[in-house]
Amino acid sequence: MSEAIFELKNISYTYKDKLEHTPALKNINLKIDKGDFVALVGPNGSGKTTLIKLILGVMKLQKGEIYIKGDNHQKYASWQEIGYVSQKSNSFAKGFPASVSEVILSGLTKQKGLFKRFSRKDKKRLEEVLELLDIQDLKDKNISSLSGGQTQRVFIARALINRPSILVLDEPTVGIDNQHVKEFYDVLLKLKKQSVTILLVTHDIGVVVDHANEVACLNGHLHFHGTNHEFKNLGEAELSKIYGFPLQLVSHDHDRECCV
Ligand SMILES: Nc1ncnc2c1ncn2[C@@H]1O[C@H](COP(=O)(O)OP(=O)(O)OP(=O)(O)O)[C@@H](O)[C@H]1O
Repeated sequence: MSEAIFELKNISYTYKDKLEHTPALKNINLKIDKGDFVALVGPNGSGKTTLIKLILGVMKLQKGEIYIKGDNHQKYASWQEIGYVSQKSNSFAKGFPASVSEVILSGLTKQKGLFKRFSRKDKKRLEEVLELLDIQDLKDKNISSLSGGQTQRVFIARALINRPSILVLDEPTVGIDNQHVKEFYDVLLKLKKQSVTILLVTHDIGVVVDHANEVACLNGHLHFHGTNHEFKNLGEAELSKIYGFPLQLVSHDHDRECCV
């Protein structure tokens, strides 16, 4: 039987700022099993980042329940097994006085504690992730001197250094050039083969169809959750309804499709 990694039950969330109450999520039920590669898609403002932040406990739940590997997420204690790349990694890096290697190694502090020295094994793992993300030449540079795409690859390396069994990625390839995007998805597919569970927020429908095995479409509500093949068969009318504006599916290279 499949093991549930994330189980979301009746999640609703409303931002209560001074001016208005914006319901961002309404009654979301979603189950993600071990080894799944789930793409979370939806238009701007559809609640994707809000959902990720609730799952990771960055924001407090208002309504509903979240379970991680069967534990209520308030009691879940193994956060070090979850690698996370946020949408905002790039802006965090600006003006941060640390080298690329130091930033990547800081991904181990959840596991080792703040003041532990890094072992030879840790440094070997550092070399492995530098190579995986093709950033060996950047290792001694100051993080704030890098381009947006390079910085993003450093933060992906940081998320991977722990060998996480769960990866949560919020638009991780924004600003990364096509060649490195392709290499990044090759890395994800390798991890998927090792049964790493992946939850990826993306606007790239081509990636969804090519790489993810499941797709969840959000627009306040969860409008669709199914396999990538079922997603492909949704058709333009259904997709336009989910996105709230007209969409057309266009085929590329015979086996690839994307939305425009
Ligand atoms: N801190 C906040 N205060 C008030 N409203 C917020 C806040 N953060 C997000 N929202 C609102 O909640 C809704 C969902 O936002 P969220 O960032 O989760 O969407 P998203 O799907 O991740 O969008 P995008 O694709 O643009 O990143 C939007 O209407 C947004 O304006």
